[in-house]
Amino acid sequence: DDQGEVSAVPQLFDVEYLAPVEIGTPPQTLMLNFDTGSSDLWVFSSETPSRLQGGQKLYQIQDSTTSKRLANHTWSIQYGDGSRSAGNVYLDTVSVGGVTVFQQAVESATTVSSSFTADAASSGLLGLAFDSINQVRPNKQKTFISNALESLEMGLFTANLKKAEPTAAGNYNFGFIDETEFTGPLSFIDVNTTRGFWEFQASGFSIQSNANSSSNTSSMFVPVAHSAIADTGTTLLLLPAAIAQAYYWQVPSARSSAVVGGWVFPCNATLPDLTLHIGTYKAVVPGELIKFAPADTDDFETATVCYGGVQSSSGMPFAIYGDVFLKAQFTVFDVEGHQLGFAPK
Ligand SMILES: Cc1ccc(-c2noc([C@H]3C[C@@H](O)CN3)n2)cc1F
Repeated sequence: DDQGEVSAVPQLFDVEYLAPVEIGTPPQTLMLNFDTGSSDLWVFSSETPSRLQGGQKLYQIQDSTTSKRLANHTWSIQYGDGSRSAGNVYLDTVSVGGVTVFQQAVESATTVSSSFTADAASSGLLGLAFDSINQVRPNKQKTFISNALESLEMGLFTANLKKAEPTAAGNYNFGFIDETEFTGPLSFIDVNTTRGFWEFQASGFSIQSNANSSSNTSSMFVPVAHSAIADTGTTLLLLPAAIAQAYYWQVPSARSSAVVGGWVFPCNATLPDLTLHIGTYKAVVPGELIKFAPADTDDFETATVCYGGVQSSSGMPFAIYGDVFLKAQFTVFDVEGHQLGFAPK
């Protein structure tokens, strides 16, 4: 029975987390963006036109003695931010942290949109949502975790993402729960897989002003029931507009800027903690994680306007609990049990 662990390396301002994946024989190690919000494993490859490459390490298909073309199959995908990619399909050996899948569908990009070309560190994505939303046609293919299940001790994986300073790498574990990675008890909730995502129900929020720890004033619970997905591939925490607004109304001089495209505030502001209520679990997101990035320069020292890690999900079918949320919790993705588990860390 297999189990494995890989480090999750945060990129600048934690915009994404990359992990090493071994593909082919002999193994070619590529850094891929592990994404619990999609279900395709795709890579920059020897088939990616050089004008669309931006320095990424490529999957050299011909150099792998075990690569096999999946004839008459193609793929095409569009992500939540409008970025897109498409191409051909191969089967090859894929290993993550010592967990190996033979004949994993590896989707080779023959076209990618500009934001992928510009992302030099990422050689592609490894989808960890459910098989139903895989984009290979005419026959959709299984994800790495779906194929790996039969060899794992437990049919689950865990995410322990960390804030980058000081260059702390988080980690993904496959097939086991490492009790040393969290402090409080795990709290499990049901997942609705109908849309293929790690979708769950949240009941509302409360805001903790941490102006000084002695005050410790926590506001009352505000019921704002909403659907949400746990998405490691989305950088921010996108919440119903009413919650985002109520939160930033607690931050002096915070405003929603059409120019910048979201909630901004003075970088010297003290941000309150935000608690999201999920079943009986109270998920605290510390204010310092919500002070996300400088908005008017590219470093915190000189910036005066800062961009919030909490933004509105208006226009989306559900809230998106991305990296800003996941950095503050230890999360169990129970593939077989269709559950999510959360614990403080
Ligand atoms: C350049 C680039 C763009 C988007 C994404 C991306 N990956 O996962 C997601 C989210 C949103 C939803 O689509 C599924 N999860 N977005 C990654 C990139 F490297």
